[in-house]
Amino acid sequence: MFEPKSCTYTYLLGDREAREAVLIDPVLDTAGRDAQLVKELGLRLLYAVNTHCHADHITGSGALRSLLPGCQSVISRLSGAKADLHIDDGDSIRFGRFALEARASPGHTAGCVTFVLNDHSMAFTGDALLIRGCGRTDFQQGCAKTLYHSVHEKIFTLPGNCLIYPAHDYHGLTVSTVEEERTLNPRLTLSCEEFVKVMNNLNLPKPKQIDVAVPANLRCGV
Ligand SMILES: N[C@@H](CCC(=O)N[C@@H](CCS)C(=O)NCC(=O)O)C(=O)O
Ligand SMILES: [Fe+2]
Repeated sequence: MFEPKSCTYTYLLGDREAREAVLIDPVLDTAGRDAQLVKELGLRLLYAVNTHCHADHITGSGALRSLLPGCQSVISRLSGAKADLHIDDGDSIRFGRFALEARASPGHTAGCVTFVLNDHSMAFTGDALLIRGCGRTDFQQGCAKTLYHSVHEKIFTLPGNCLIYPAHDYHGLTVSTVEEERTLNPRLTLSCEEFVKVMNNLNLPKPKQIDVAVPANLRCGV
C-alpha cells in the first residue's frame, strides 16, 4: 500500500492457511486503512514491523496494536526505540509457514534492518536500498561507508531474482530485483570511495516532519 504524503510503501504479508500476517512499515495516517484490509482479508496481524526509526513520517505500529489487539510492534534493538519486540541481526519473525529474517543493514540509520523472506524471493529493504537509489546518510547516525558495506554484504549477496521492496519511492516505481540494483543502481555500482563522496554531497533538505517524527517513532508513534 502507498502513503502519498511521505511516499511510503507499507507491505502486508500473510499466510492464507494459518491466516497469520505481518505489516512492514505502516504509517500512522494510513493505519486505519491497513487495519481494515487485515480484517477484510480475515487475517490475524501478529506484528507491525518497522525497518528503522523513520525521520519523515510517524509510524503506524503503535496505533495498529490498539486497532488490532494481539498485534505486537517490532523494531531493532539498535534503533533505540520502544517496541513490544526488539530484534537483532539474524532473528526471525514467523507468520504461518513463513518467516522474515532480519538482516542488520545500518548506514541510513544505525538501527536499519532489511527483512528477507525465508525462501529469499523477496527483501524489504527499508531505506537502505531504494530503487536506483539509497537512503541518505546525513542524520540519525548515518554513515555512507557503513551503508555501502551493508548493501553489498547483506542485500547484493541475495539471489539476482530476489525482489526488492523499498520503504519509499519518489518516482512511481514499485519493485526491483537484486540483479537490477547490483548492475544499474547509479550510487551502489560506484566504488566505496566514490559512493561516500556522492552521499556527502547530496545536500538534501531535511524531511519536513523530522522534528515531530523521530521523537514520536522512539515511542512506536504514540
Ligand atoms: N522530502 C521528504 C524527505 C525525502 C527524504 O529525505 N527521503 C529519505 C528517506 C526517508 S528518511 C532519503 O533517504 N532519501 C534519499 C534520496 O536520495 O532522496 C520529506 O520532506 O519528507
Ligand atoms: Fe528513513
